[in-house]
Amino acid sequence: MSLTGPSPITLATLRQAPKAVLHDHLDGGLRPATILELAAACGYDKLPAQDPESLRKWFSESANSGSLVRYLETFDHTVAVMQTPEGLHRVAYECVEDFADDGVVYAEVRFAPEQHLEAGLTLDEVVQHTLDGFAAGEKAVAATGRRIRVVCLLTAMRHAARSREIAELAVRFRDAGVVGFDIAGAEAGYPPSRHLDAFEYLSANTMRFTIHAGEAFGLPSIHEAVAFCGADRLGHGVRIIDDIEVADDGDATLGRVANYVRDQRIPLEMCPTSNLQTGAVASLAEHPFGQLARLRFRVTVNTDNRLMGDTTMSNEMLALVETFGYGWSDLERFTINAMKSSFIHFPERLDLIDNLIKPGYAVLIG
Ligand SMILES: O=c1[nH]cnc2c1ncn2[C@@H]1O[C@H](CO)[C@@H](O)[C@H]1O
Ligand SMILES: [Zn+2]
Repeated sequence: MSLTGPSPITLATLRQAPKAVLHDHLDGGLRPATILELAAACGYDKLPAQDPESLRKWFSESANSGSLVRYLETFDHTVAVMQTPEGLHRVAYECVEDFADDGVVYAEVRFAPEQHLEAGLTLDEVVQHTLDGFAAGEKAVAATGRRIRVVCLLTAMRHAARSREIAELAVRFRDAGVVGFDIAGAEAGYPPSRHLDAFEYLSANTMRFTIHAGEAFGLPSIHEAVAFCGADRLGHGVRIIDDIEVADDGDATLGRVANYVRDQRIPLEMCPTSNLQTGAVASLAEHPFGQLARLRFRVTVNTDNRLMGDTTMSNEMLALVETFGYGWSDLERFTINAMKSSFIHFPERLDLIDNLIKPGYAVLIG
Protein backbone atom coordinates (compact mmCIF):
# COMPACT_ATOMS: atom_id res chain seq x y z
CA MET A 1 0.00 0.00 0.00
CA SER A 2 1.25 3.43 -0.83
CA LEU A 3 1.37 6.23 1.69
CA THR A 4 1.72 9.02 -0.80
CA GLY A 5 -0.04 7.90 -3.99
CA PRO A 6 1.29 8.60 -7.45
CA SER A 7 3.06 11.86 -8.18
CA PRO A 8 1.25 14.04 -10.70
CA ILE A 9 2.80 13.82 -14.15
CA THR A 10 4.33 17.19 -14.97
CA LEU A 11 7.44 18.29 -16.81
CA ALA A 12 9.18 18.57 -13.42
CA THR A 13 8.30 15.05 -12.26
CA LEU A 14 9.04 13.63 -15.71
CA ARG A 15 12.51 15.07 -15.46
CA GLN A 16 13.03 13.02 -12.29
CA ALA A 17 11.87 9.81 -13.97
CA PRO A 18 14.71 7.61 -15.20
CA LYS A 19 14.60 7.57 -18.98
CA ALA A 20 16.34 5.68 -21.78
CA VAL A 21 16.80 6.95 -25.31
CA LEU A 22 17.73 4.80 -28.30
CA HIS A 23 17.32 7.28 -31.14
CA ASP A 24 19.08 10.61 -30.83
CA HIS A 25 21.38 12.28 -33.38
CA LEU A 26 24.49 13.93 -31.97
CA ASP A 27 24.44 16.54 -34.73
CA GLY A 28 20.77 17.25 -33.99
CA GLY A 29 21.28 18.10 -30.33
CA LEU A 30 23.75 20.98 -30.08
CA ARG A 31 23.17 23.89 -27.72
CA PRO A 32 22.59 27.08 -29.75
CA ALA A 33 25.23 28.95 -27.74
CA THR A 34 27.75 26.22 -28.50
CA ILE A 35 27.03 26.44 -32.23
CA LEU A 36 27.79 30.16 -32.13
CA GLU A 37 31.03 29.69 -30.20
CA LEU A 38 32.25 26.82 -32.35
CA ALA A 39 31.36 28.73 -35.53
CA ALA A 40 33.42 31.69 -34.33
CA ALA A 41 36.32 29.41 -33.44
CA CYS A 42 36.43 27.62 -36.78
CA GLY A 43 35.53 30.59 -38.98
CA TYR A 44 32.14 29.30 -40.16
CA ASP A 45 30.25 32.42 -41.22
CA LYS A 46 27.03 31.03 -42.69
CA LEU A 47 24.92 30.73 -39.53
CA PRO A 48 21.40 32.04 -40.10
CA ALA A 49 21.23 33.87 -36.73
CA GLN A 50 23.72 35.54 -34.43
CA ASP A 51 22.36 35.04 -30.91
CA PRO A 52 21.38 31.82 -29.11
CA GLU A 53 17.65 32.50 -28.84
CA SER A 54 17.23 33.49 -32.49
CA LEU A 55 19.28 30.50 -33.53
CA ARG A 56 17.17 28.14 -31.39
CA LYS A 57 14.07 29.54 -33.03
CA TRP A 58 15.56 29.32 -36.51
CA PHE A 59 16.28 25.60 -36.12
CA SER A 60 12.90 24.63 -34.76
CA GLU A 61 11.00 26.75 -37.27
CA SER A 62 13.06 25.67 -40.28
CA ALA A 63 12.85 22.01 -39.29
CA ASN A 64 9.09 22.33 -38.94
CA SER A 65 8.70 22.22 -42.71
CA GLY A 66 6.56 19.16 -43.29
CA SER A 67 9.33 17.64 -45.42
CA LEU A 68 12.15 15.33 -44.34
CA VAL A 69 14.44 16.65 -47.05
CA ARG A 70 14.06 20.24 -45.83
CA TYR A 71 14.31 19.14 -42.21
CA LEU A 72 17.66 17.57 -43.06
CA GLU A 73 18.99 20.75 -44.67
CA THR A 74 19.21 22.37 -41.23
CA PHE A 75 21.96 19.91 -40.32
CA ASP A 76 24.38 21.70 -42.65
CA HIS A 77 24.96 24.26 -39.88
CA THR A 78 25.52 21.81 -37.05
CA VAL A 79 27.73 19.48 -39.06
CA ALA A 80 29.80 22.49 -40.16
CA VAL A 81 30.92 23.23 -36.60
CA MET A 82 31.66 19.58 -35.79
CA GLN A 83 34.78 19.18 -37.94
CA THR A 84 37.54 19.59 -35.37
CA PRO A 85 38.67 17.56 -32.35
CA GLU A 86 37.46 20.38 -30.06
CA GLY A 87 34.09 20.65 -31.79
CA LEU A 88 33.37 16.93 -31.68
CA HIS A 89 34.56 16.53 -28.10
CA ARG A 90 32.55 19.48 -26.82
CA VAL A 91 29.32 18.51 -28.56
CA ALA A 92 29.58 14.94 -27.26
CA TYR A 93 30.42 16.12 -23.74
CA GLU A 94 27.51 18.55 -23.61
CA CYS A 95 25.14 15.94 -25.01
CA VAL A 96 25.86 13.76 -21.96
CA GLU A 97 25.38 16.71 -19.59
CA ASP A 98 22.08 17.69 -21.21
CA PHE A 99 20.72 14.16 -21.06
CA ALA A 100 21.74 13.79 -17.42
CA ASP A 101 20.06 17.11 -16.55
CA ASP A 102 16.88 15.75 -18.07
CA GLY A 103 17.04 12.54 -16.02
CA VAL A 104 18.15 10.26 -18.83
CA VAL A 105 20.10 7.28 -17.45
CA TYR A 106 20.89 5.52 -20.72
CA ALA A 107 21.44 6.96 -24.19
CA GLU A 108 22.49 5.57 -27.55
CA VAL A 109 23.63 8.57 -29.56
CA ARG A 110 24.28 8.33 -33.29
CA PHE A 111 26.07 10.40 -35.89
CA ALA A 112 27.61 9.93 -39.32
CA PRO A 113 31.44 10.07 -39.19
CA GLU A 114 31.64 10.49 -42.98
CA GLN A 115 30.15 13.99 -42.57
CA HIS A 116 32.96 15.15 -40.30
CA LEU A 117 36.01 14.86 -42.54
CA GLU A 118 36.07 18.37 -43.99
CA ALA A 119 38.94 19.65 -41.85
CA GLY A 120 41.12 16.66 -42.54
CA LEU A 121 40.33 14.28 -39.68
CA THR A 122 40.24 10.57 -40.49
CA LEU A 123 37.16 8.47 -39.79
CA ASP A 124 38.92 6.84 -36.85
CA GLU A 125 39.92 10.21 -35.39
CA VAL A 126 36.37 11.52 -35.71
CA VAL A 127 35.02 8.55 -33.77
CA GLN A 128 37.77 8.68 -31.16
CA HIS A 129 37.28 12.38 -30.34
CA THR A 130 33.55 11.86 -30.04
CA LEU A 131 33.91 8.84 -27.76
CA ASP A 132 36.39 10.79 -25.63
CA GLY A 133 33.77 13.53 -25.28
CA PHE A 134 31.14 11.04 -24.16
CA ALA A 135 33.53 9.49 -21.64
CA ALA A 136 34.47 12.89 -20.22
CA GLY A 137 30.78 13.79 -19.98
CA GLU A 138 29.96 10.57 -18.14
CA LYS A 139 32.77 11.27 -15.71
CA ALA A 140 31.62 14.85 -15.08
CA VAL A 141 28.07 13.66 -14.40
CA ALA A 142 29.32 10.91 -12.08
CA ALA A 143 31.27 13.53 -10.13
CA THR A 144 27.96 15.22 -9.32
CA GLY A 145 26.60 11.98 -7.82
CA ARG A 146 24.40 11.01 -10.76
CA ARG A 147 24.73 8.10 -13.11
CA ILE A 148 24.37 7.97 -16.87
CA ARG A 149 25.59 5.57 -19.55
CA VAL A 150 26.05 6.95 -23.05
CA VAL A 151 27.12 4.78 -25.96
CA CYS A 152 27.37 5.41 -29.67
CA LEU A 153 25.89 4.15 -32.93
CA LEU A 154 27.65 4.94 -36.18
CA THR A 155 25.39 6.08 -39.01
CA ALA A 156 26.06 5.76 -42.73
CA MET A 157 24.24 8.18 -45.02
CA ARG A 158 21.84 6.24 -47.22
CA HIS A 159 22.38 8.39 -50.34
CA ALA A 160 26.16 7.89 -50.15
CA ALA A 161 28.24 4.81 -50.84
CA ARG A 162 30.31 4.41 -47.69
CA SER A 163 28.09 2.14 -45.64
CA ARG A 164 30.41 -0.87 -45.78
CA GLU A 165 33.34 1.28 -44.68
CA ILE A 166 31.29 2.72 -41.80
CA ALA A 167 30.18 -0.76 -40.79
CA GLU A 168 33.84 -1.76 -40.60
CA LEU A 169 34.55 1.36 -38.55
CA ALA A 170 31.77 0.45 -36.12
CA VAL A 171 33.18 -3.05 -35.67
CA ARG A 172 36.66 -1.60 -35.14
CA PHE A 173 35.36 0.53 -32.27
CA ARG A 174 33.01 -2.04 -30.80
CA ASP A 175 34.84 -2.43 -27.51
CA ALA A 176 35.45 1.29 -27.15
CA GLY A 177 31.90 2.61 -26.93
CA VAL A 178 30.33 1.94 -30.33
CA VAL A 179 27.52 -0.59 -29.91
CA GLY A 180 25.76 -0.53 -33.27
CA PHE A 181 25.14 0.88 -36.70
CA ASP A 182 22.39 2.80 -38.50
CA ILE A 183 21.52 4.29 -41.86
CA ALA A 184 19.88 7.71 -42.11
CA GLY A 185 19.21 10.54 -44.52
CA ALA A 186 16.52 11.09 -47.15
CA GLU A 187 14.51 7.89 -47.39
CA ALA A 188 12.59 8.14 -50.67
CA GLY A 189 14.72 6.76 -53.51
CA TYR A 190 17.31 5.23 -51.21
CA PRO A 191 15.96 1.85 -50.04
CA PRO A 192 17.83 0.03 -47.27
CA SER A 193 18.68 -2.86 -49.62
CA ARG A 194 21.26 -0.58 -51.31
CA HIS A 195 23.38 -1.28 -48.25
CA LEU A 196 23.08 -5.06 -48.04
CA ASP A 197 26.83 -5.41 -48.14
CA ALA A 198 27.15 -3.41 -44.91
CA PHE A 199 24.39 -5.34 -43.17
CA GLU A 200 25.90 -8.68 -44.17
CA TYR A 201 29.27 -7.59 -42.82
CA LEU A 202 27.71 -6.51 -39.52
CA SER A 203 25.73 -9.74 -39.19
CA ALA A 204 28.84 -11.79 -39.89
CA ASN A 205 30.54 -9.86 -37.11
CA THR A 206 27.57 -10.21 -34.71
CA MET A 207 27.12 -6.45 -34.51
CA ARG A 208 23.60 -5.14 -34.29
CA PHE A 209 22.00 -2.39 -36.32
CA THR A 210 18.94 -0.25 -36.71
CA ILE A 211 17.59 1.28 -39.92
CA HIS A 212 15.62 4.50 -40.41
CA ALA A 213 12.59 3.07 -42.22
CA GLY A 214 8.92 3.87 -42.65
CA GLU A 215 9.34 7.56 -41.87
CA ALA A 216 9.14 9.50 -45.13
CA PHE A 217 8.49 6.40 -47.22
CA GLY A 218 6.02 3.61 -46.69
CA LEU A 219 5.69 0.00 -45.78
CA PRO A 220 8.03 -1.36 -48.51
CA SER A 221 10.92 0.32 -46.75
CA ILE A 222 10.05 -1.42 -43.48
CA HIS A 223 9.62 -4.72 -45.29
CA GLU A 224 13.08 -4.42 -46.82
CA ALA A 225 14.65 -3.35 -43.53
CA VAL A 226 13.39 -6.32 -41.53
CA ALA A 227 13.10 -9.03 -44.19
CA PHE A 228 16.03 -8.35 -46.56
CA CYS A 229 18.42 -6.51 -44.29
CA GLY A 230 17.67 -8.11 -40.92
CA ALA A 231 17.35 -4.88 -38.95
CA ASP A 232 17.40 -5.42 -35.19
CA ARG A 233 15.32 -2.25 -34.67
CA LEU A 234 13.45 0.28 -36.78
CA GLY A 235 14.09 4.01 -36.67
CA HIS A 236 10.60 5.54 -36.58
CA GLY A 237 8.75 2.72 -38.38
CA VAL A 238 5.52 4.72 -38.10
CA ARG A 239 4.25 3.50 -41.48
CA ILE A 240 3.87 0.01 -40.06
CA ILE A 241 0.39 1.33 -39.27
CA ASP A 242 -0.39 1.02 -43.02
CA ASP A 243 -0.29 -2.76 -42.53
CA ILE A 244 -2.85 -2.69 -39.72
CA GLU A 245 -6.58 -2.37 -40.08
CA VAL A 246 -8.45 -1.26 -36.99
CA ALA A 247 -12.23 -1.82 -36.91
CA ASP A 248 -14.65 0.51 -35.13
CA ASP A 249 -14.75 -1.78 -32.10
CA GLY A 250 -10.93 -1.59 -31.84
CA ASP A 251 -10.30 -5.07 -33.25
CA ALA A 252 -7.11 -5.04 -35.29
CA THR A 253 -6.15 -7.11 -38.32
CA LEU A 254 -2.43 -7.20 -39.00
CA GLY A 255 -0.76 -7.86 -42.34
CA ARG A 256 2.34 -10.02 -42.70
CA VAL A 257 4.92 -7.29 -42.09
CA ALA A 258 3.12 -5.88 -39.06
CA ASN A 259 2.71 -9.36 -37.61
CA TYR A 260 6.39 -10.11 -38.18
CA VAL A 261 7.49 -6.91 -36.48
CA ARG A 262 5.24 -7.54 -33.49
CA ASP A 263 5.94 -11.29 -33.26
CA GLN A 264 9.70 -10.76 -33.42
CA ARG A 265 9.41 -7.95 -30.87
CA ILE A 266 11.31 -5.66 -33.26
CA PRO A 267 11.62 -2.38 -31.37
CA LEU A 268 10.16 0.78 -32.89
CA GLU A 269 12.19 3.90 -32.12
CA MET A 270 9.36 6.42 -32.15
CA CYS A 271 10.06 10.16 -32.21
CA PRO A 272 6.75 12.04 -31.98
CA THR A 273 7.90 15.66 -32.37
CA SER A 274 10.22 14.84 -35.26
CA ASN A 275 7.39 13.04 -37.06
CA LEU A 276 5.21 16.14 -36.79
CA GLN A 277 7.98 18.34 -38.13
CA THR A 278 8.77 16.18 -41.15
CA GLY A 279 5.10 15.59 -41.92
CA ALA A 280 5.34 11.83 -41.27
CA VAL A 281 2.18 12.25 -39.18
CA ALA A 282 -0.35 15.08 -39.28
CA SER A 283 -1.00 15.50 -35.55
CA LEU A 284 -0.06 13.88 -32.27
CA ALA A 285 -3.59 12.59 -31.84
CA GLU A 286 -3.16 10.70 -35.13
CA HIS A 287 0.31 9.44 -34.26
CA PRO A 288 0.44 5.64 -34.64
CA PHE A 289 2.17 5.45 -31.24
CA GLY A 290 -1.21 5.16 -29.51
CA GLN A 291 -2.47 2.20 -31.57
CA LEU A 292 0.91 0.49 -31.64
CA ALA A 293 1.30 0.72 -27.87
CA ARG A 294 -2.24 -0.58 -27.41
CA LEU A 295 -1.48 -3.50 -29.74
CA ARG A 296 1.63 -4.27 -27.72
CA PHE A 297 4.26 -3.53 -30.32
CA ARG A 298 7.59 -2.88 -28.65
CA VAL A 299 7.38 0.91 -28.74
CA THR A 300 10.03 3.21 -27.35
CA VAL A 301 10.05 7.00 -26.88
CA ASN A 302 12.86 9.06 -28.40
CA THR A 303 13.97 12.59 -29.18
CA ASP A 304 15.52 12.17 -32.67
CA ASN A 305 16.90 15.74 -32.74
CA ARG A 306 16.63 17.85 -29.61
CA LEU A 307 17.75 21.05 -31.29
CA MET A 308 15.50 20.83 -34.37
CA GLY A 309 12.56 19.64 -32.27
CA ASP A 310 13.30 22.04 -29.41
CA THR A 311 12.64 19.00 -27.26
CA THR A 312 13.86 16.67 -24.53
CA MET A 313 12.94 13.14 -23.45
CA SER A 314 10.73 14.61 -20.70
CA ASN A 315 9.01 16.77 -23.28
CA GLU A 316 8.35 13.84 -25.63
CA MET A 317 6.89 11.85 -22.75
CA LEU A 318 4.71 14.74 -21.64
CA ALA A 319 3.31 15.09 -25.16
CA LEU A 320 2.37 11.40 -25.17
CA VAL A 321 0.83 11.64 -21.70
CA GLU A 322 -1.28 14.62 -22.77
CA THR A 323 -2.32 12.96 -26.03
CA PHE A 324 -2.94 9.38 -24.95
CA GLY A 325 -3.48 9.66 -21.18
CA TYR A 326 -0.55 7.48 -20.18
CA GLY A 327 0.35 6.96 -16.52
CA TRP A 328 3.65 6.22 -14.80
CA SER A 329 3.41 2.47 -15.37
CA ASP A 330 3.03 3.02 -19.12
CA LEU A 331 6.08 5.28 -19.13
CA GLU A 332 7.98 2.70 -17.12
CA ARG A 333 6.98 0.04 -19.66
CA PHE A 334 8.23 2.19 -22.59
CA THR A 335 11.49 2.78 -20.73
CA ILE A 336 11.99 -0.89 -19.98
CA ASN A 337 11.12 -1.62 -23.63
CA ALA A 338 14.00 0.67 -24.58
CA MET A 339 16.44 -1.00 -22.20
CA LYS A 340 15.43 -4.47 -23.42
CA SER A 341 16.05 -3.25 -26.97
CA SER A 342 19.36 -1.55 -26.29
CA PHE A 343 22.56 -2.74 -27.93
CA ILE A 344 24.65 -3.07 -24.74
CA HIS A 345 25.27 -6.43 -23.13
CA PHE A 346 22.52 -8.14 -21.17
CA PRO A 347 23.93 -7.82 -17.63
CA GLU A 348 24.40 -4.08 -18.08
CA ARG A 349 20.81 -3.74 -19.31
CA LEU A 350 19.52 -5.67 -16.31
CA ASP A 351 21.57 -3.57 -13.94
CA LEU A 352 20.06 -0.33 -15.29
CA ILE A 353 16.53 -1.77 -15.20
CA ASP A 354 16.78 -3.24 -11.71
CA ASN A 355 18.89 -0.61 -9.99
CA LEU A 356 17.84 2.66 -11.62
CA ILE A 357 14.66 2.37 -13.63
CA LYS A 358 12.39 0.23 -11.48
CA PRO A 359 13.29 1.98 -8.21
CA GLY A 360 12.87 5.38 -9.90
CA TYR A 361 9.37 4.66 -11.15
CA ALA A 362 8.42 2.98 -7.83
CA VAL A 363 8.96 6.33 -6.11
CA LEU A 364 6.84 8.18 -8.69
CA ILE A 365 4.08 5.58 -8.70
CA GLY A 366 3.97 5.99 -4.90
O1 LIG B 1 14.70 11.64 -38.71
C1 LIG B 1 15.67 11.49 -39.48
N1 LIG B 1 15.52 10.75 -40.60
C2 LIG B 1 16.54 10.53 -41.46
N2 LIG B 1 17.76 11.05 -41.28
C3 LIG B 1 17.96 11.83 -40.19
C4 LIG B 1 16.96 12.08 -39.26
N3 LIG B 1 17.47 12.89 -38.31
C5 LIG B 1 18.74 13.12 -38.65
N4 LIG B 1 19.05 12.49 -39.79
C6 LIG B 1 20.32 12.50 -40.51
O2 LIG B 1 21.26 11.72 -39.81
C7 LIG B 1 22.52 12.33 -39.91
C8 LIG B 1 23.49 11.77 -38.90
O3 LIG B 1 23.11 12.03 -37.59
C9 LIG B 1 22.19 13.81 -39.80
O4 LIG B 1 23.23 14.61 -40.27
C10 LIG B 1 20.94 13.90 -40.64
O5 LIG B 1 21.28 14.11 -42.00
ZN1 LIG C 1 16.62 9.86 -36.77
